[in-house]
Amino acid sequence: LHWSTKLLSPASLIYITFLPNSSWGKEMMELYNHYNRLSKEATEGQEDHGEEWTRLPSYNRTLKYATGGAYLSKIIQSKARLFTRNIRDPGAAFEYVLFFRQDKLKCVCIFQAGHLLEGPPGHVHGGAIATMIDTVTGTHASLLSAPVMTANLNVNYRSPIPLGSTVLIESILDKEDGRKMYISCRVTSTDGSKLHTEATGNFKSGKLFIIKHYMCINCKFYLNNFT
Ligand SMILES: CCCCCCCCCCCCCC(=O)SCCNC(=O)CCNC(=O)[C@H](O)C(C)(C)COP(=O)(O)OP(=O)(O)OC[C@H]1O[C@@H](n2cnc3c(N)ncnc32)[C@H](O)[C@@H]1OP(=O)(O)O
Repeated sequence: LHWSTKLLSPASLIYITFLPNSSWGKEMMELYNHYNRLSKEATEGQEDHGEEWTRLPSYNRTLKYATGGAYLSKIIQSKARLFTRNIRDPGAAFEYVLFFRQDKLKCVCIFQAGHLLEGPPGHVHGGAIATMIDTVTGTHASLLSAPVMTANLNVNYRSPIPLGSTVLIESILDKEDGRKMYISCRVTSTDGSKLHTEATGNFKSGKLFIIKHYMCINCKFYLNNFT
């Protein structure tokens, strides 16, 4: 069963994809259920608050988690289409789900790499791995501040990722310096025993970007109503 549906909007067809879908393998589902349980426990206010996780539901809605993101998501709602969510054939490319810890200092992504992401025969393309790292660390930085631009990303590829496998992508905040955020990231096998990739990133929050949009909207409002 493909949990994807189409909604008719005045402007265009909008696709909403629900997670999980039928392409998710056993490992992906087990990890998803594990973090979902931790999220559920957190919302139900149970005793152990050591690890409280929250799932980021989907691209459009994740924008709302960033400072100023609720406003930004309204502006781009109908146009935004994140690269990693563009291939709609379940299991063909980027299958992933993101959770962040309540204190936002750590994010975890469960990623299953589909056959369209092939680089070296039978293994995931380095660009696809970097894309996922950018997505996780970029989302993490956006959660901590406002929506960000990646200024710098260093990737060290330690061991190849077999196509079709599920891996964990974990990011942590190393340092915050004004509007700059330094985040590091590790891609490992799901049991953590094998290191596939390590990365560090430098992100700049886009507060000015949001202010520019506010000004644009206000100008348009002024021109439409008072001139
Ligand atoms: C939950 C939230 C969800 C949100 C959903 C979103 C999901 C999206 C997930 C996907 C996410 C995908 C995200 C993407 O893929 S974003 C797409 C890829 N990134 C870009 O295209 C960025 C292009 N570059 C720029 O736009 C500008 O150069 C930026 C904005 C980066 C800086 O231009 P700006 O004019 O603002 O700054 P500045 O030049 O005055 O410099 C200021 C400071 O920064 C330091 N610096 C600058 N550059 C670098 C560098 N390369 N390495 C190290 N440091 C650098 C610089 O030394 C200075 O430091 P200091 O002297 O102050 O100490």
